[in-house]
Amino acid sequence: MAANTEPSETLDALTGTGTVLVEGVSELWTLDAERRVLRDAAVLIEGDVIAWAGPRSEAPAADRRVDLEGRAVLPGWVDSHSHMVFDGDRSAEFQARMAGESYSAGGIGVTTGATREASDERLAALLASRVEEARRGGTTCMETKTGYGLNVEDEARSARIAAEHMDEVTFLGAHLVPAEYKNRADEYVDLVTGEMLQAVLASGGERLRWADVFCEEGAFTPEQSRRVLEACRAAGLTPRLHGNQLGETGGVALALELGAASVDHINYLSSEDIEGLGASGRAFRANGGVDGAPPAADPAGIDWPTVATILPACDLSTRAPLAPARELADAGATLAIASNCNPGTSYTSSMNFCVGTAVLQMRLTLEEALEAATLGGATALRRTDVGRIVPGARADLHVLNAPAAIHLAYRPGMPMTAATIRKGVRVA
Ligand SMILES: N=CN[C@@H](CCC(=O)O)C(=O)O
Ligand SMILES: [Zn+2]
Repeated sequence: MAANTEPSETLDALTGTGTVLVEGVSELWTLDAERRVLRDAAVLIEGDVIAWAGPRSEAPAADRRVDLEGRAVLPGWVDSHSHMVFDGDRSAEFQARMAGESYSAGGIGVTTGATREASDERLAALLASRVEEARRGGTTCMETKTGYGLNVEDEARSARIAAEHMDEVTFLGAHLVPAEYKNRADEYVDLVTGEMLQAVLASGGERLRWADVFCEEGAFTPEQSRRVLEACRAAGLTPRLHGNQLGETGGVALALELGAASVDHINYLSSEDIEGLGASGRAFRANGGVDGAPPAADPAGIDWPTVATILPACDLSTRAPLAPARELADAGATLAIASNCNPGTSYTSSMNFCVGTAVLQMRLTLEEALEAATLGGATALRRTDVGRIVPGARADLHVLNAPAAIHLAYRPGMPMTAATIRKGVRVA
C-alpha cells in the first residue's frame, strides 16, 4: 500500500518533481510481455521513466499521488509515419477527390512549391503547431519525413527543422521527381543518392536514422527505389518504403529483400506479399520480439522484422481499398498503425481516429489495434524504450477520457484524450 497518506491531487497537477504515483487507473494497458491489462491499477513515474506498474493495492510509496478517478491509461501513441514539414493548402484537391477524381502522386509537387517558398521560421512554426495537435491526441513519439523540398537546399532544411521537433527523422528525397527533372528521373536519383544525401546527413543530426522512397507508378520504380535505399543504407540510414499504395508495384518484395524497417500503405497485396510479411513477423516473435528486450536494449542487437504499417486515415481520405489488416494479422505480420499526416492523402495526426477506424472498418480487435499503434510503431522505429508501460521505459502515458479503451471505437470522433504525459511531463 502507498505509504504516502496525503490526499491525491487531480489530473491538472500531473506534472511534478520526484516520484509521482498515478493511481485510480480503471484499465492499464501495459503492452508488457504478457500484454496485461490491469484493473484498478497504478503507475509510478520517476523523472522521465516508468519505475513501476501494477495493481493499486501493491503500489509503492511516492512523493506525490495523482488520482485519475477511473480513467483508462495506455502508452502514448507511437506514430511511425508522417510528413509534417510543409506549407500550402491542398483542400481543393481533396474536394475534387471527393467529387470523383482519383489520387495521383503529382499533388506532391504542389506542396513542394509552397514549401520551398516558406521561410525557415514559418516552416518551423507550422511544424511545432502540428506536433502540438498530435500531442493533444495522445501521441508521444513521432517520426516525420523530408520530401517536400526535393532539391539539395530544401531537403537539408527540412531535415534540420524536423530534427528540432521530432523524435525520428526520415530522408525522403525520393518522394517525387520534381518538375525541373521531368523525364530525367535517373539523373534525379543521382542527385538524391549523391549531393542531396550528403547535405541531409550533415543537417539532420542523430535523429535522422531512416531513408524512405515512394515506390509507385508516377514516382519511383523498384529499381530506382533500390538504388536510393542501398546508397542511403551505405551512408548509415535504415531503409523503409512507401509501397503497394496504388497497385501491386513491387514495394513489399523490395522491402523484404532489403530488410527494411517497414513497408507502409500496403493496400494492394498479393498472397506472396502477405505471406512474406507474415513470415517476417513470425520470425521476429520466435526470437523473442520486443518482449525479449529490456527498454535499454541496444536496438542494433535485435533481429527486427519488416513491419507492415497500415494508414487507416489515408485509406479513407483517398477512398482506397482498405489495407488487408485482418489478413496480415492472421498471417503473423507485425503491424503498425500510423497517421501518415500530410496535406495530400491524410491531413490528420489523430491516432485515436486511426485506431478507432482499424477496429471499426479493418476488423482488427481492440487489442491488435492498440498494440499496432504503440508497440508496433515502436518496432517500426526499432525502439525498445517507447510503446509499453514497463519499468525502465520512457514515461509516456495517454490518459483517456473514458473508463475503457474500447471507447476509442465505441465513441468515434469524440475527444477521448484527457491528458498526454511525455518523458514524465504533462504536454497536453
Ligand atoms: N504516398 C506518398 N506520399 C504521401 C502523400 C504525399 C502527398 O500527396 O503530399 C503519402 O504517404 O500518402
Ligand atoms: Zn507517407
